[in-house]
Amino acid sequence: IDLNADLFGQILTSPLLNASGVHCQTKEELNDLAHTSNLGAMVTKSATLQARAGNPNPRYYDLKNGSINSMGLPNLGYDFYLDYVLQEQTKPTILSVAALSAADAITLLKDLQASDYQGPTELNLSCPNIVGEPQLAYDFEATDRVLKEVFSFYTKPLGVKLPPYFDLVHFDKIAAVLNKYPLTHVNTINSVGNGLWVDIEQEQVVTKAKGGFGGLGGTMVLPTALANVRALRQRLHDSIKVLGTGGVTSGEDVFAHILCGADLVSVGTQVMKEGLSVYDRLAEELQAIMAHKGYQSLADFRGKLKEL
Ligand SMILES: CC(C)(C)CCc1c(C(=O)O)[nH]c(=O)[nH]c1=O
Repeated sequence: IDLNADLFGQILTSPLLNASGVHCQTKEELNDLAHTSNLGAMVTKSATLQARAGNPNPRYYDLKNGSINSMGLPNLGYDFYLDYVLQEQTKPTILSVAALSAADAITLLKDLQASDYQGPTELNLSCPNIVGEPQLAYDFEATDRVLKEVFSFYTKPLGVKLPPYFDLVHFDKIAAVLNKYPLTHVNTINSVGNGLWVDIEQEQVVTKAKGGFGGLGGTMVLPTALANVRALRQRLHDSIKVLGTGGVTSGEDVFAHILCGADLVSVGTQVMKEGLSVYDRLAEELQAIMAHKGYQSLADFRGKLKEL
């Protein structure tokens, strides 16, 4: 049995990645990922043009059934991560980039186009749009405009990180936009936006920024993640790979993501709960499931979810 997967031409011995944002901000964290067995590839924390301290603590809170965060895009800045992927990377790495405006995204990607980096990049579309408008990925016309401008000059491998959608027409609309562009992949889902947790004993929220509103992750978002992986796989051109993110805590969850069509699967909240050894456990559990079912490779069952 093999867990081999393909990352844009690079053969990985495991389909598992870290979810951007988790254990991937500092050089130490990135080096930890490089040395983590059964982590097939790694993703950097979304980088912005300038380094950012992010929101005040508490900005991440562990819940029984997942997590809530309002990190505020803390990162060491685009130059640091570009240097890392050019000079330091030892394991296949996806450079994640973000911007607090469409203009900044264009500036950053123009610099990246001019750089020596030829590897995969992922544009985080959960970025805020113009004030008073929904986040970029929830504004289909704005997303189309940004991607049209990006692909007027960007010729290197580029994918996008998407927030979850909750309406079948929204799946149709975002897929119609994405299918117009030569994307390497979509990574779905980002955290479920603007959840809220209440500490009953203290009668207060648990994270500081945004009045306690924050992105949800972990097992509670698994059904939403599976739906988005499945819906986008059904709608996107085969040339666009689907990276499944969201709600993975077990080998069964990895199996479910792949059954829904995921080429690779990322793990975020469960790394925060269990540590990087989670990748060995997930790989072992996935192999056991495949052995029990008689599957030799991920391709034997990828995308083969049956309907009733
Ligand atoms: C939410 C943004 C701050 C606009 C982007 C960074 C980000 C964050 C974050 O840095 O707060 N948290 C997430 O769960 N997903 C994200 O994409």
